[in-house]
Amino acid sequence: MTLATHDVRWGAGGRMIVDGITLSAPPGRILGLIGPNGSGKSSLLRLLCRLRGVASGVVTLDGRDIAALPRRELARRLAFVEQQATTDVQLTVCDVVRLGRTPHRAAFASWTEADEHAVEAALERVGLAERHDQPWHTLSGGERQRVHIARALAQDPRELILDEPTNHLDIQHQLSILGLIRRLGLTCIVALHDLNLASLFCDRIGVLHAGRLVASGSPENVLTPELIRQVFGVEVHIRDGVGGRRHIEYVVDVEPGERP
Ligand SMILES: Nc1ncnc2c1ncn2[C@@H]1O[C@H](COP(=O)(O)OP(=O)(O)OP(=O)(O)O)[C@@H](O)[C@H]1O
Repeated sequence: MTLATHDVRWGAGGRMIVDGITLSAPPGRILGLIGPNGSGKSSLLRLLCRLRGVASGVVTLDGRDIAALPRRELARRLAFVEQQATTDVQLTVCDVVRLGRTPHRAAFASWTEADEHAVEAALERVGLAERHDQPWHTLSGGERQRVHIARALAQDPRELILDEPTNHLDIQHQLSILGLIRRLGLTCIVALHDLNLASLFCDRIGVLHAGRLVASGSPENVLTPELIRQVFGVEVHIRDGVGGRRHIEYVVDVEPGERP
């Protein structure tokens, strides 16, 4: 296992927010984290990439405690796309993506062709190559999200952590970004709200509820009507969907012809 947590805890404001979580990301696969608002998904992701230190337990990368890894080494391995990442408004699209190259460049080293290629390829992959010189502050919310994903790709990581990467994206871009992430073959941990996208794109799913991991396994085994009722308080029917993946249908009380 590349990235793993072992009985990790973190609290704030006198409350336990990540409460004894043990999980591991299967190499080259996508681990989805689902759970209601406030269940601790973002907090756990921040612990996984050492933006926060654990109160107890340990996060490991290839079996080594990430707290002991040099910052640069960690940044070369692991990229994080935050939910609401802010960026200096003076920058252009390519300036933002270039930031992803920082861990690979020696201090005062000049910009290389390999750096430029990584930036161009990353922009191409998220479909924004033609926006290269557009000022950051003029981008739409979905375009900003895609640029942040390009920045993470330019970092050339082996582990990619994404917090709600489909936020702000229209359905075409939700599907294309998750499809791209799948094709990359990186070890990914991704927080998602949409259970059908989690079912379609994730190899494994971990379910958080009030800071605890209440289920984990394949989407087929985890996404059951009982679990969804218990964790999200919603009734669902589960049907066979695309490629043998499960499709979740929400049971809502709407009469035919009535507007919800
Ligand atoms: N620094 C902090 N101080 C106090 N409470 C915090 C802090 N950070 C997070 N929390 C609380 O911890 C809980 C979990 O937050 P977190 O953002 O991890 O949840 P989440 O599962 O990602 O939620 P969402 O789906 O709404 O994005 C929330 O109730 C939040 O208010």
